[in-house]
Amino acid sequence: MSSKKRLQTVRNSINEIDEKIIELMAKRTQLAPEIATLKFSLDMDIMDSSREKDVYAKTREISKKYDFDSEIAIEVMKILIEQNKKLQLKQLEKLKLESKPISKSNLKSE
Ligand SMILES: C=C(O[C@@H]1C=C(C(=O)O)C=C[C@H]1O)C(=O)O
Repeated sequence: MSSKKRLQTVRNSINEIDEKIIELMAKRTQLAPEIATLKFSLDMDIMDSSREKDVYAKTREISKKYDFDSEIAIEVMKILIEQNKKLQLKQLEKLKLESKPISKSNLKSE
């Protein structure tokens, strides 16, 4: 195979892997609203430092397993975790609004 053809083949592999990475990041992020709803029902804070420490520890463990730079993996997880918390806060605001009693002034006169 020519080097040019091989380069395209490898790039196609990267394209396929990139799509899988984004798919998994999307799936992880899509769980944020349910987490927020569950925490709301359990009266838990959005921020859970203990859980984050576990996630980072697991990130280092898995990075070692795949001989991948754990600091890079940690940076990626930091971004995903911060985004997750932002989406949870958004969901929490929605839940708080929905759980507010409707005041008489909000009720339209018949
Ligand atoms: C997803 C959660 O909420 C937050 C986000 C986390 C994450 O994205 O991994 C971990 C802990 C929390 O600060 C959770 O509590 O499990």
